[in-house]
Amino acid sequence: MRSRLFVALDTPDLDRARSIAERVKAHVGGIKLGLEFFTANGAHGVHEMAKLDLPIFLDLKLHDIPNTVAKAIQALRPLEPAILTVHAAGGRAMMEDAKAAAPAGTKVVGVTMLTSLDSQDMQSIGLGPDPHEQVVRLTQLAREAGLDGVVCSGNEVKAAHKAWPQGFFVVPGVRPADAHVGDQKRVVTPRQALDAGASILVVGRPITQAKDPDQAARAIEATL
Ligand SMILES: O=c1ccn([C@@H]2O[C@H](COP(=O)(O)O)[C@@H](O)[C@H]2O)c(=O)[nH]1
Repeated sequence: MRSRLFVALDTPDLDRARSIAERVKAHVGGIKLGLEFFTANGAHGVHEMAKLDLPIFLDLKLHDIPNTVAKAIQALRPLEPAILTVHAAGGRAMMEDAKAAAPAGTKVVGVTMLTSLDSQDMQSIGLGPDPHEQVVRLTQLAREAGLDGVVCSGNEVKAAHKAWPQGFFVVPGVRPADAHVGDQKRVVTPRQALDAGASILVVGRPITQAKDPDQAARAIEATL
């Protein structure tokens, strides 16, 4: 079975992304390419990374009117990502159209509440203060819209899993106990995330900014 650890390669530098992916390849189940990589390297960069023969998680967090999101996903179809993200806050119709536009083999998952937000941030954008409530509400909406799963923090994944027992749960904001947290606010350890019901874990900087990314990925994988 492939590792449930996905490494987030957040860099605009294709050679650096390729070099880190080659070094950690034995310890990860896939690579996540996000906005930083995609805006710099586009489809060409994704095709280059696909040569490493690891599942590709294209984390573009699409969020727009349904027609625009569907057309964007149609344009991404040739890339055949294993996983693709949209923002669940885009609403039910947007998620339905996103799923319909995606290739059959692509899991489309809805981002619920970014792991960089806490209760205070939520209130400042007009939401209730409880991340659990918001995550469960958007998880139910994503399920009704026919998505494959959601992205949430390890703090809420148990509640989200309860709301959607067959769902696919992506958990970023994951930190080994001694790691720098940075801009993440709702953080758990890799083991806690898996025990709470994560399907896959996303870890970026604790691996990519380590002196030895291979050793860092291996150490995380050993705790899973
Ligand atoms: O709620 C979310 C959704 C996506 N992300 C992405 O995951 C990685 C995390 O990187 P770290 O360096 O491990 O913090 C990054 O690519 C985010 O865009 C997230 O963190 N939270």
